[in-house]
Amino acid sequence: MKFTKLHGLGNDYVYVNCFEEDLTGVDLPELARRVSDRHFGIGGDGLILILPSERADFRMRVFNNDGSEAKNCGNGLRCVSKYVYDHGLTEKATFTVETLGGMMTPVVSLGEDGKVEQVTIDMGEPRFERAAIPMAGIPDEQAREQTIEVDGEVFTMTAVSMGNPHAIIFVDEVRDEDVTTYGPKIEFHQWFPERTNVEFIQILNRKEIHFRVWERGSGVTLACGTGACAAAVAASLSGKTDREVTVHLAGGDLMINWRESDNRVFMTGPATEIFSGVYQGEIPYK
Ligand SMILES: N[C@@H](CCC[C@H](N)C(=O)O)C(=O)O
Repeated sequence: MKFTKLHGLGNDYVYVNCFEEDLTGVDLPELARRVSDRHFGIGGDGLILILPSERADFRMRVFNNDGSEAKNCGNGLRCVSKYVYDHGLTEKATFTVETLGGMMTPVVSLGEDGKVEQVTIDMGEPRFERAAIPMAGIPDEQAREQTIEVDGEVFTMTAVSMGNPHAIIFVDEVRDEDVTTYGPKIEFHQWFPERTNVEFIQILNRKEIHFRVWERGSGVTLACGTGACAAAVAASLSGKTDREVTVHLAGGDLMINWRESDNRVFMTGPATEIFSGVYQGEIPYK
């Protein structure tokens, strides 16, 4: 199986071009676990498939490194955009990508070498109702700056869906040990029937947010695009930041703009191709 490894600010996935590779009948969750393994596989935060779509220019499927399928992935979308443009699958600078979390619209910007350097993506509208997260409680109600208790520690949290679920935790100081201690506990908290991504954010000023993430199904990663969008939205809703902010992630910065005119969230950041190869491990079939 041919693959390409790309990363968005260090959030690295194994990408398979399914216009060329036929994965019919493959046990995709198991394949994701195998290729993501950093010792026995290729290594990555998960597996992303680039597929034809009947409704859009492309379709993206995302599997976390535990094999669970996610509905959206911001860094993955930027990398898919780079791949399809640089590898000649499209000549358009703006196109559509179908995800389980909705239709996304990337716009690519080229560097001096004619290859994609930055990608801006219309990530759609954020959702806040508990039913959309999904989260326990009254379906139409929002969980905005509400307290959540984990092992006796009380956090302030806003829940946002960017196609996938995010629990945004407001803290005075982001500490890596809190991410690894409380991240998995909140991921599996009884309020979240489909688990959740967990972001710890510290508001630096009206235009900057310090951010660390515990991703559902992958654990600590260096960046999360949908998480950065959700964090920017939650921070702006709290009144402490503007709608356009820079989010400082472990792997670098993302620019997020929650546009007032139509409620849509735009994410801008880089995408990087690292290498291509042939996976020679066993392909698991269902
Ligand atoms: N890294 C991603 C999100 C990947 C999926 C997530 N772990 C989930 O299960 O929802 C991003 O950049 O958005």
